[in-house]
Amino acid sequence: MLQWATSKAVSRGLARTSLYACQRATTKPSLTLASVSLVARRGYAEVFSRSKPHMNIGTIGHVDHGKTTLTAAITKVMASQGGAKFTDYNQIDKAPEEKARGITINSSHVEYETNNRHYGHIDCPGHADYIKNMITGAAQMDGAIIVVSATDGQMPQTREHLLLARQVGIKRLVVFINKVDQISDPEMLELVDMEMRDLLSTYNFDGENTPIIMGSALAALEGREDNIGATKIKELVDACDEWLELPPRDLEKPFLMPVEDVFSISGRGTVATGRVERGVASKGADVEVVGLGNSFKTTLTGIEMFHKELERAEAGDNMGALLRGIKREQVRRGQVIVAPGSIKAVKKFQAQIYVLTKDEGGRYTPFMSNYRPQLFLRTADITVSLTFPEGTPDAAEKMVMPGDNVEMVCDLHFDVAAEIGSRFTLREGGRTIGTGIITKILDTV
Ligand SMILES: Nc1nc2c(ncn2[C@@H]2O[C@H](COP(=O)(O)OP(=O)(O)OP(=O)(O)O)[C@@H](O)[C@H]2O)c(=O)[nH]1
Ligand SMILES: [Mg+2]
Repeated sequence: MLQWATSKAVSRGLARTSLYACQRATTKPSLTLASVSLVARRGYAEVFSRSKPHMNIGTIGHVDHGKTTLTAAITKVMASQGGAKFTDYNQIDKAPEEKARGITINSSHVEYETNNRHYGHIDCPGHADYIKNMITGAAQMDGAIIVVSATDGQMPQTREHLLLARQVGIKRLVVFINKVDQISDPEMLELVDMEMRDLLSTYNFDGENTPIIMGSALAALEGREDNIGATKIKELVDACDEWLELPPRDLEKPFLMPVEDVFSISGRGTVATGRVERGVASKGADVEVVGLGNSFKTTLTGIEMFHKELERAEAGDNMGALLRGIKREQVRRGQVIVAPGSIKAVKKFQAQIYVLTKDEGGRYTPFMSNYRPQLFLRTADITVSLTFPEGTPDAAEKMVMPGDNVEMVCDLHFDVAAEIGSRFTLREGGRTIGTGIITKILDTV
């Protein structure tokens, strides 16, 4: 009986193609697909190795400071050591368009390998693409290289990308001070170094210990002046290996399964189905059901997947969870089943939001404080009221335009399991109008 219910649930779940499922399909896999096609196109497969831990990083920083040149230079220098296929500037800059949750993002992925790691590296052609990419997580970065030109020093987008990096949960960065071929005064370089350390600290990064490498991406790309070119690229890559930390793998995180559907099976009890987002759970484990005004503890008395009963479910599995002594009405789509105490239900939080333009399928007109769209987070779908954070000047008259990147307070009509870094989309009248990431929890249940 349980088997029947679960297989039906799995197929129903697929047919429904929940928004969450769409998100899953367009986030991580988009990187995978891009990587796969890169492998095919560039014949890089020979050096690809699963034996090294993988990390996603990228170049960020102000327009024209040399992000794309640096990306090309890294592939060139790593290619000389057999750890990459050289990808020329033009191949990177004519980035393919990617459809991520209705938002078109231009980004290029390259890959390279050091002695210790395999890196997926993302470079975007424009400022707007960085913003969208970082907020939607279309290609999640676990760490980043911030590029700053020695000729300009820090500029507005240097700061904006640093702030966004912080908001999306990037914990460590490596700095590349570029275009040093244009600077003859060493004091000038020292100044940029000091300013960058200050700025990193301002945004809560470790300004004191963050590695700062000074060099010329162009020199490295053109194969000249090794002392500021290739040598510095090698130093930069070593700094990434040493300073940037590998994120915990999904399996190491506490168990979480968003509830997609619920069934009642006579003689056995209530079964909730969904796809395990992270962690592992074993039959007999204590779990907590969280969200939608009804959080409680129970026991996982059975686990099933594809007609089979299992002892253990893990991240990526589509599972049916049999819950002890629970009535069908107690569990609803939108709740999550988690390792006890690992996530809280929240009613109010602050978030960084990107508002889609009309070309991206978003609104044609601006909105103001107290705007009430639907918020989709995992399988939950809840009405939300958006206001500006306390202390925002002229909040009553302030308008948010399509294309804007804003920080807002989200007040939910029901509580939902969420944490800093949780991503969501905003929809109105059946279309996505914005996408966001939680930066601060204001009110838990
Ligand atoms: N002199 C000098 N020029 C450089 C260096 N690195 C990059 N450039 C030049 O700076 C310009 C901008 O470089 P890009 O790599 O396109 O910069 P970007 O940060 O990717 O620019 P956007 O993607 O438009 O934000 C190009 O003309 C590069 O040739 C360098 O080390 N020295
Ligand atoms: Mg560029």
